[in-house]
Amino acid sequence: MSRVVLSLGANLGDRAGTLRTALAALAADGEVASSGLYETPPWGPVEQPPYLNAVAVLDGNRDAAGWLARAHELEQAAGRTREVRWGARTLDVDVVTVQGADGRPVRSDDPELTLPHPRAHERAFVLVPWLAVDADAELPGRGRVRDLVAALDRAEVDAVVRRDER
Ligand SMILES: Nc1ncnc2c1ncn2[C@@H]1O[C@H](COP(=O)(O)OP(=O)(O)OP(=O)(O)O)[C@@H](O)[C@H]1O
Ligand SMILES: Nc1nc2c(c(=O)[nH]1)N=C(CO)CN2
Repeated sequence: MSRVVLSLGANLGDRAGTLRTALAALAADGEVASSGLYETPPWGPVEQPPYLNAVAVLDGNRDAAGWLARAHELEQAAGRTREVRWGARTLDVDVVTVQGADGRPVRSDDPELTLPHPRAHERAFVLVPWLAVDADAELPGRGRVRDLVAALDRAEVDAVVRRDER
């Protein structure tokens, strides 16, 4: 048994539909909490459309590699298209952190699966939705998510806006 935090993002096609389909599939996997959808400006060096992002926390019978495989499955099911690193995509699912059955965070330097995710601490589109579902969340090695959010540029945090359920 392990607990995983997944970050989901979409900025091509039916963004909301794609995320809702992925979140519904994850709910069947053992969802603990899911953030709902957030409108977010594109992060990184590539000019591209705005994203919808969400964070899901799950308990399940997978190890870290199993969660990455699940993430890739969901991306494939969404017909993921992506050529450019940090570029536009129909669905991106990142593994933010995994807590093993012993309660300890999984740590890995493997480029195929780096844990905790090496850029999560600087991404408002991950931290803000995560904090919304878990006020006590902690990113191993980086500290409390609420402190990480407080350390971000205010404008970046304010630009991550919960999208109304409709
Ligand atoms: N924690 C992780 N979660 C998801 N993928 C990871 C992780 N660590 C390493 N990877 C590897 O990164 C590869 C590229 O992933 P992807 O194309 O989604 O990167 P990206 O979304 O453009 O960038 P970023 O990783 O900064 O979000 C994947 O094939 C995967 O093996
Ligand atoms: N707002 C936002 N920006 C991004 C995202 C994302 O999910 N949301 N994913 C990226 C892929 O690395 C690059 N930039």
